[in-house]
Amino acid sequence: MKQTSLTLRSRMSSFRFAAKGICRFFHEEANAKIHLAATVVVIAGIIWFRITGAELIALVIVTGLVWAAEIMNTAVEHLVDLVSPGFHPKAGLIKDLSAGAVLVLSITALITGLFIFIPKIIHYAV
Ligand SMILES: Nc1ncnc2c1ncn2[C@@H]1O[C@H](COP(=O)(O)OP(=O)(O)OP(=O)(O)O)[C@@H](O)[C@H]1O
Repeated sequence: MKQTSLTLRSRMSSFRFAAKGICRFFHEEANAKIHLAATVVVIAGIIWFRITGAELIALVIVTGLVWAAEIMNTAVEHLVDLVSPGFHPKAGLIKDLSAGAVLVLSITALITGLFIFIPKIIHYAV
């Protein structure tokens, strides 16, 4: 059985590998730019409307979940391409299910954002 190493050096290596994965994600995924733009808008809204407390926590959680889901979806796409380079209906289904999970979380994040920001925008505008 593989021994797990808990040295500081090995933990730092794990963080480096994870950071490398995130860098690859930014380089090759067009969706990363869309998520980045959406995140910048959310951060601007948080600062502008001075959002704190439970609303801030909700926005941080849904934003993080969308990022994590999109990175995991990219991993699934790579895994499918590795094990099934040719056309296979199951390969397509797995990719579509994975993309569906991202869509569900993105819609959840959008609805959360609308619930938080719309009343503040209306209050600010009138
Ligand atoms: N090996 C395959 N066999 C069958 N269908 C596939 C296969 N690879 C992809 N597909 C189908 O083509 C669609 C697009 O696949 P692709 O790998 O380009 O994903 P994508 O959603 O366009 O990726 P991205 O999020 O990077 O734009 C998939 O959702 C799936 O329905």
